[in-house]
Amino acid sequence: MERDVIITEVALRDGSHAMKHQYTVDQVVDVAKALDLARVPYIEVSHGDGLGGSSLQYGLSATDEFELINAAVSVCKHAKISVLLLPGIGTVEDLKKAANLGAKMARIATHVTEADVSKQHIMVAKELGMETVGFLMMAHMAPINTLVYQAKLMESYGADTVYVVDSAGTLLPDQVRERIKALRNNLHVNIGFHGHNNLSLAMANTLVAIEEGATRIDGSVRCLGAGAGNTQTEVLVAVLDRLGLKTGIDLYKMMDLAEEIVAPILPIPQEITKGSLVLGFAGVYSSFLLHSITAAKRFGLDPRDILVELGKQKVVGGQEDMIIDVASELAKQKTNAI
Ligand SMILES: CC[C@H](O)CC(=O)C(=O)O
Ligand SMILES: [Mn+2]
Repeated sequence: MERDVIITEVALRDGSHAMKHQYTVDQVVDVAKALDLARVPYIEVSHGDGLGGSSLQYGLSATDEFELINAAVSVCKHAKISVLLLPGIGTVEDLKKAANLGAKMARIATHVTEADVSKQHIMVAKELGMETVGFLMMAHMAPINTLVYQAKLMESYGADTVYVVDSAGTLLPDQVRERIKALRNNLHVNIGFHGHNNLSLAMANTLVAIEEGATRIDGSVRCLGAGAGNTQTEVLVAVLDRLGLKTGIDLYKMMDLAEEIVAPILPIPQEITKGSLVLGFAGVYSSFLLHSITAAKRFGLDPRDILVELGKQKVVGGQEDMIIDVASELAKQKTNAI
């Protein structure tokens, strides 16, 4: 099937953050089966923080992620299952286990300035016969020349695609444009874009990325992703169709599954709340939102104050323990001020 834009559906991975990592096998089966029927080419299934993410620090999964991966693989006739792995959280053994279960794509995610830690995992994934993606998170935190340098490292390790990841949903369209353009001009592999909708810019940013040559795009059905979610897949399919770009995805089937299968499992509707808005405003990792709300309740604070302070401290993925540190420090300051 000819596709101009190749979409990876991330609700069963990025959406795990919004689901507090409580996906069940039945939910994954229902969603994956419907996505497969709609002919979505790639479906990502993992803990929200990637393979091995289930922990007190990131949130314990209700169901072992390998059970979820196995369930998704077993119901997909066409779609390929992707897994996300952050080196240091997930291991080479996890990758092997996922490949043995039938996962066909490995996306190795690092902070935008830390691509060198992806080498081993990209290479092992290639040896396992998997398609490989380098996933540069928090892409707003590095100047363009650094981003290009880091992306070229991933390319040199064998990544088939390198993604610009707007983890905080903070990039503005021109900032996405210059990033994708720079990668397009300097790399020979596919370029991808993963947006978050915290400033209501995920769709605009995605379209700019496509204009500049990105061909691999992430979406989450019904915006089921961290923070305000990602570019909404079913809407993206409609918009790309209007633009004359083929995704190979059945729009009506996507609409139906969004409404009938995904909407009923959402803990709360995926909206741009003040919490998700402040993520984009402060440039903080989208998956920090729910942890910050919990910490705010515990310390009697406004989650926005925690998130803004985390933004000032330029925290990165993997530093979730900083949320408690910051909350406790703000609470002390508040008590001292009284
Ligand atoms: C912690 C992994 C993270 O959720 C990956 C991702 O989707 C992002 O950085 O946006
Ligand atoms: Mn994300």
